[in-house]
Amino acid sequence: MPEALLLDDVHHAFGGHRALTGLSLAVAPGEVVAMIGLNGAGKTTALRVLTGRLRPTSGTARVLGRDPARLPVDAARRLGHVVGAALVDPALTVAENLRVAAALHGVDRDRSSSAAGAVCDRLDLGAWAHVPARALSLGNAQRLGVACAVVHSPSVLVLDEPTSALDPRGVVLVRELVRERAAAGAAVLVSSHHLDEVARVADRVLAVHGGRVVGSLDPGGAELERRFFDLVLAADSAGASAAASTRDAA
Ligand SMILES: Nc1ncnc2c1ncn2[C@@H]1O[C@H](COP(=O)(O)OP(=O)(O)OP(=O)(O)O)[C@@H](O)[C@H]1O
Repeated sequence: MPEALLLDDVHHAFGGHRALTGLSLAVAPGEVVAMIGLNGAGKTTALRVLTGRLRPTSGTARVLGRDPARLPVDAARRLGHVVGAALVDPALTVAENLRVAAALHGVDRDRSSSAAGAVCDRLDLGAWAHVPARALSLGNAQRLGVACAVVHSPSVLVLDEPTSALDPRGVVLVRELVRERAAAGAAVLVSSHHLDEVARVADRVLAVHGGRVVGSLDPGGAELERRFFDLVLAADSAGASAAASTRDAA
């Protein structure tokens, strides 16, 4: 099956700083892929490229086969994401935000209330349904961001550290939601620092280091943390050897 999300040899520099250095990945429909990496590895930058927020210096990005910076409406309606600030209006209540998110993604008026109610219950936000988003705790605000990203049952889902502020119950709910979307055929790309969580939710884990994918890890195998650090150290020593060869040749 063709990939729903694709980054191919993507480079991006912020001024003189190379944040992405040839990052490539692909996510197929029905698959959950997780990116793990140290702070500053380039995960968020890669997700910003995929959500059309950032045009890379070079390389190819595709969402459902289209350029994410010029996503046609029909493709945009099939995408859900939380990268950076969630698409939430602080003045609107939780229920209102969910209905607006559903409507913006093409869910018709009749179905938007039931879709909003269902995802509200799913993420245990029912008690806050009539509370303005600005009054939510950090964790409940994060739940709302995720809820707004999935209310329209997207076929592509991109989530940047979706459980960073969640309590253990919230982590389980988001995990179940992600697996459910994938079971329904969605392609899911998620970044996380929680290796235990990644091991539970992902079909494949990509180690991102120095702005590129340096290896793939089987989430089911033992010692995910050690295998991740082995990949990082191997990438660092390969980089140091290459730099030394270049110096010697000069
Ligand atoms: N707008 C920006 N301007 C300048 N540099 C940036 C900008 N955004 C990111 N960077 C730099 O690009 C590199 C990659 O950042 P990015 O946020 O993608 O990392 P990350 O893997 O998501 O890190 P973290 O795990 O800390 O969230 C970092 O060195 C960061 O400082």
